[in-house]
Amino acid sequence: MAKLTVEDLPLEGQKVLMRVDFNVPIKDGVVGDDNRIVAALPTIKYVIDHGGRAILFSHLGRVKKEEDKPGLSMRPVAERLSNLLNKPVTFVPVTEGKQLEDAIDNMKNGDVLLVQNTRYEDVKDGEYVKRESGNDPELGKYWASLGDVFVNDAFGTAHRKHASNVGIATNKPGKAAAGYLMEKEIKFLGDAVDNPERPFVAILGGAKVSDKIGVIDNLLDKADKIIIGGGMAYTFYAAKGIKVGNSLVEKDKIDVAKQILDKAGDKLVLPIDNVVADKFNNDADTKVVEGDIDDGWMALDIGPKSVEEFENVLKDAKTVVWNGPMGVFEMPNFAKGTLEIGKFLGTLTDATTIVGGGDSTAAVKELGVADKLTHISTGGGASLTYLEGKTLPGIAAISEK
Ligand SMILES: Nc1ncnc2c1ncn2[C@@H]1O[C@H](COP(=O)(O)OP(=O)(O)OP(=O)(O)O)[C@@H](O)[C@H]1O
Ligand SMILES: O=C(O)[C@H](O)COP(=O)(O)O
Ligand SMILES: [Mg+2]
Repeated sequence: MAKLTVEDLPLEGQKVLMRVDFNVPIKDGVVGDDNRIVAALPTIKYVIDHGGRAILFSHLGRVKKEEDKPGLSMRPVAERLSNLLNKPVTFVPVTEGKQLEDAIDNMKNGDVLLVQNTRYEDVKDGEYVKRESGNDPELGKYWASLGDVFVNDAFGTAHRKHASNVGIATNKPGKAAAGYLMEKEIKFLGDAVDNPERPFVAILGGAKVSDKIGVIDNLLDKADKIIIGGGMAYTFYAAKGIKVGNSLVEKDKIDVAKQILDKAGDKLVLPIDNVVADKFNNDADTKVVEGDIDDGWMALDIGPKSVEEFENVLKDAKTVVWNGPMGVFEMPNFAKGTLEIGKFLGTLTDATTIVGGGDSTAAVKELGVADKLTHISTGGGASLTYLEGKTLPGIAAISEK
C-alpha cells in the first residue's frame, strides 16, 4: 500500500489522534459483540507501547435528536476497552471544549483516552446539524488541533466522509496514517477484488436487495460465479417468472434483476429449492419446495438441493467473498442453509474465504465457523462499497508515503 502507516509516524511523546470504528451493539448499557474493539487493539497497543498518547475517536449509532444521546454514550465502550487492554482508559463525556482539552493535557506517554461519540456533534441545541456526519470543516480542524499525528484504523467507517476521519486527515497533511486493521482489511479485500486467485466466487444473500444489487452488477465483471441466496434470491425468482408467494421481493428491482440475469448468463447461481414457511416465525409450519412458491408461503431458508448445488460451485473456488446470510438465521429453524454454507467454507483450506457484513459476521460467529475462515471483515457497508470498486473517502484521505 502506498499510504503512510502507523509504523511511519513518530510516536514517542506524541499526542496520537486515532479514528477507530467502535460502532458496536449496546444492550442495557453493556457492549454486545466486541469484534470491532478487539480488531483495533493491535494498533492501539502499538501506539502506546511506543510511547504515544492514544486519543480515540469513534461514532456510535446514529444521533439525530438530543434524546438519542444518552443511549449512545461511548462510556460502555470505554469500560470494555479498558478490560481488553487491561489498563485504565480515560473517558471524556464531551466532544469539544475545556474538559476535553484539559484531559488531553494531563495525559502521559502510553495513556489511552476515549472521546465521547463523535456523532454527538450531529445535534446541537436540539438541531440536526450533522457537523460530524457532514464533515464540517471547522470541526475537523478543531479535532486535528488536539494532537500531533493521526492514525485512521476505522475501516468500517471508511465509506463515510466524516469530520473525524476525512476532516482530521485533511488537516494533518503528511501525518495521517493507516492503522493495522485498515491495512489488513484493504489487503484481503483488495487482493480478492483486484487480483483474485481463481475461480473467484461471490455469495450474496441477506435482505438489502436494493442496497446490494449494484454490487452484483459490478462483480459480474470480476467473479467467475455469483451465488445468490437468502432474501436476495426471490427478486430474481420474480424476474424469471417463478412464483414467490409471500417471500421477500423488492418489486421495483425486478427490472434490474432481469437486466442482471440477461448479462450474467450462467454466472449467476440461484437456489433450486427452499424451506418455505406459512408465517415469519420460528414455529411456523414448514416444507421444502422446488421452484414455484405458493401463495401463503414464504421462503425463509435455502433447501438441501440448493446447498448441494452451491457447494458444488464452491468446491474448486480459490477466492470466496460472502455477504448476507442464506436465510433467516436468527430463527433456528431457518439457520441451516447459512450454517451449511459457512461450514463448507471452513473446509476450503486452499481458498481465501472472506465474510463481511453485520449480520453475516454475527451469523458465522454464532454458528461457530468464524475461526475456520480466512478473514472476517469489520466493514459491512464499507466492504461492499470496496467490492463495488468505489473509492472509500476515509482511505483516500490518508497521506501518501
Ligand atoms: N429469505 C429471507 N427472507 C427474509 N429475510 C431474510 C432472508 N434471508 C436472510 N434474511 C435476513 O437478512 C438479514 C441480513 O441481511 P443483510 O443484508 O443486513 O446482511 P449483513 O451481513 O448484515 O450486511 P450489512 O452489514 O450490509 O447489513 C438477516 O436479518 C436475515 O434474517
Ligand atoms: O456499522 C457501520 O457500517 C459503520 O460503522 C458506519 O455506520 P453508519 O452506517 O451508521 O454510517
Ligand atoms: Mg445487516
